[in-house]
Amino acid sequence: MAAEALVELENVRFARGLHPVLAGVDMHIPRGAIVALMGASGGGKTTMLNLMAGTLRPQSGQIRIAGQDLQMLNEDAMYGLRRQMGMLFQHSALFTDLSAFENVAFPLRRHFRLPENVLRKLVMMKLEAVGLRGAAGLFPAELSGGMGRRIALARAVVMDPMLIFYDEPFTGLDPISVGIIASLIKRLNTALGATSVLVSHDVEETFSIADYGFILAGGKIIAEGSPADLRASDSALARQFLGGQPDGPVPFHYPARQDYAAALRDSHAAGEVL
Ligand SMILES: Nc1ncnc2c1ncn2[C@@H]1O[C@H](COP(=O)(O)OP(=O)(O)OP(=O)(O)O)[C@@H](O)[C@H]1O
Repeated sequence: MAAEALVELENVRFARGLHPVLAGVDMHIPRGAIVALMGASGGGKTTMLNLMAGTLRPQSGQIRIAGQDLQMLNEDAMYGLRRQMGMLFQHSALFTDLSAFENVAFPLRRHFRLPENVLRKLVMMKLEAVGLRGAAGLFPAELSGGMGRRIALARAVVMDPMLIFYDEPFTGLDPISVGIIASLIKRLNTALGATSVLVSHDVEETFSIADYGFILAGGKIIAEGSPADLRASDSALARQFLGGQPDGPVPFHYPARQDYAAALRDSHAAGEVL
């Protein structure tokens, strides 16, 4: 991609114990874009978001955000950078004992000492942006799933982030709410002049708003391009993933520790249950 990159990953490697999750990932995310990150379950997409957010550190390789190498930042600088990031993570539940208003106000109260009238204006602006100004006083138990996700979205962008991470923002929502969240992600990205990285299994909805996509498999980016390029990809892995085919280069069966029949024989001999 030729455009100026806001996020750059170079040969990023990350392992969990002996299990390599990322085996040399290169990625350039242009400023202002909505970028989709896709791939099989357990492939390392959430791990990549955490690495970009600086909550995990790679074993090797470089991650730069707005030209700053995350490895070189001290704690204060990292904290400052993180304040410019918004996150809507898969299980980013709302605080059940706080109203919708207070949920959205939470990051502002935590990071700034703002006069109450200023804080109120900022929160109400974001509630307005997600169409839920009227729900400010409701508690999470009084909101539908889709409304709750919109409140979480308002909370994720309340500090006007330059970079927003979405991890499975459509999961568990009805089709109408999915459409609303997708158009909000697009609208907020434009209104804030932000850059968004979106992890989702929902290919159609994601491609309807993404400018560019990456497919992660086997710890590497195996395909990248515009949604149209990716659909036309000749990679069997990309086709399996985008077509939602149960079997292909990624096998349906999880590989066993050893030959299953031999393991069964051993376990019977040892009197254990597999
Ligand atoms: N806290 C953790 N401790 C140990 N292993 C972990 C931890 N978090 C993730 N993993 C492992 O790291 C690998 C990558 O997980 P990750 O959550 O990044 O995948 P993913 O692509 O986001 O999956 P999904 O699409 O199912 O959410 C998996 O094998 C997972 O089991």
